[in-house]
Amino acid sequence: MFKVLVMDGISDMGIQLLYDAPDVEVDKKNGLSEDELIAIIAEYDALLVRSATKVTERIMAAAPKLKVVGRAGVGVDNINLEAATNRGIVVINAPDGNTIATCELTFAMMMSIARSIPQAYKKTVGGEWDRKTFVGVELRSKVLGILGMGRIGGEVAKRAKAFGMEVMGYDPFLTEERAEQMGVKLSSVNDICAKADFITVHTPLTNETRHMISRPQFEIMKKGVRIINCARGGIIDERALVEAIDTGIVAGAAFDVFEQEPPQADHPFLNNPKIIVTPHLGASTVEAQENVAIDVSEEVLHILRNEPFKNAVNMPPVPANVLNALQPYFNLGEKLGAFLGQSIEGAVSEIVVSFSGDLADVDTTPLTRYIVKGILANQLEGVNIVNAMHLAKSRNVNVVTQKSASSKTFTNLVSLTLKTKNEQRLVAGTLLAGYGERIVQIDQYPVDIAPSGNLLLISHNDKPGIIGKVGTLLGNNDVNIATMQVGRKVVGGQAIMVLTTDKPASKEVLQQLEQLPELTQVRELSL
Ligand SMILES: NC(=O)C1=CN([C@@H]2O[C@H](COP(=O)(O)OP(=O)(O)OC[C@H]3O[C@@H](n4cnc5c(N)ncnc54)[C@H](O)[C@@H]3O)[C@@H](O)[C@H]2O)C=CC1
Ligand SMILES: O=C(O)CCC(=O)C(=O)O
Repeated sequence: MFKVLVMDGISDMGIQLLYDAPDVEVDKKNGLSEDELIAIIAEYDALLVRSATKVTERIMAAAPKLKVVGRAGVGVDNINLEAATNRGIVVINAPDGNTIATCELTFAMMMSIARSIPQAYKKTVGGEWDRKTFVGVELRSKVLGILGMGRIGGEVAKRAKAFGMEVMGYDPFLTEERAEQMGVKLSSVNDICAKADFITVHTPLTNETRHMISRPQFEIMKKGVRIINCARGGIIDERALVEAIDTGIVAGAAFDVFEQEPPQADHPFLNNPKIIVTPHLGASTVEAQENVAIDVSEEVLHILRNEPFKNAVNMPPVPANVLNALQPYFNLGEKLGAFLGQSIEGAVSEIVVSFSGDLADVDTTPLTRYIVKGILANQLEGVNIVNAMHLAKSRNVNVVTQKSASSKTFTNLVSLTLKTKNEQRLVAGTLLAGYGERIVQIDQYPVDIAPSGNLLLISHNDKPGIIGKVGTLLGNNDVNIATMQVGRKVVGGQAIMVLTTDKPASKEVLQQLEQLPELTQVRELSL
């Protein structure tokens, strides 16, 4: 049974999937401090949060069972990604579910500051009928500058066009062609600052975007510009904004997010009549909260059940076509890795992974993660596909990938060579139509073995009677042989024997086997 802890008031409707899962037990909690969370987190396999809970390294260190942190939303700046990656914890988000909600709030904010709706409301309900103070501006024909043209920025641009606005966009990943398709003028930050009547930011908060709008940018802005931040506190320098309002450059600002949330009672935005604020409500619609909770619950279930998933933030994304092509090979890759990892002794210095046939045409990086995981799992605890490459690198294991378009004998072949200081071994496998996963080569010997269960990998000198001796020894010790394969290159030379057995052989049985003079090496593997 997997235990999932759901924090921050994530929508119950959205996590119904988790409540309904027979293998999952859900606990809901709110407003726990870091220490309170540390006190209970050890028993959980998954943690679901919005933006309120800060998932720190201390929390992860106290969570030996934690496999996944799910963020019901986009921004993961409340989760220590590096610590998660190092510990093999998958961090997933729900990138699509709250796009429209946040875009619509941005528009609501833009119209509110164009027409001073919150200020006018306040006066009117206070008994004043003031029609002179609140003369606003139209959006039509105004220039909107958008910094960050991703999902939300793109939707804001679409709606701005419908309002008759001219849209300028800046995003390091926005191409001229895409901008043209969207009817957006691809511009620099300075261009936007100099020409826009409204500026809205839709980037993540990164070292690059922190204070990307600060005093130098305000200084070149058009007088009367209006500023909106429904992305992250800190993208716009709060102090510089207040100065720019005081000097008359900025006519109004709307902020849903703050450098520190919640802001202190004396925060300068809270009593400034030209600034309107909301308490991080961008994603707070019934629809968005349901969407993100459903998305994140689906992914959490995939991860807990060891099924392929798509929205990991601390792993490169895998496009659907690549995932479809590779998915059938994940298990084979991991098994081949486990086979080699267990059949070699000593520290691994190099892993050479070769893909031939159809696999040579796809980005095989995700499959390499499964292979490396399989290899390292024999030596390291807690290795998974998130931290496998990181662990290999941190242990100076060189992972080399090779590809060749044709495979002599199989449509697809995955071949691994593992090197230690003293040894080098190879295993190759394929997916055979009608037969499934097969190991087809061990070192220089062709074989045909299903990679599962208990295996005995024996190197020996090819002499009459060896097979009988091994069979008798195992039989005498009540170890039933299910299958046997022998591989040799020349009669009387070095050979290998691979046996699958119904139960593992005990240490004593392995020692007895090692004492047979014809056997040069005996390894027991569990796949
Ligand atoms: N107020 C709220 O409740 C919500 C806030 N957000 C915030 O909005 C942000 C944007 O969300 P999405 O559009 O879904 O993300 P996205 O990933 O689709 O778009 C972000 C865009 O920012 C661009 N970008 C990155 N660095 C940049 C830079 N230095 N200059 C200009 N552009 C840069 C990226 O290329 C990308 O196109 C999120 O990172 C999150 O922080 C998201 C949802 C709700
Ligand atoms: O969960 C929330 O309400 C915040 C949403 C947000 O900021 C995000 O998705 O990045």
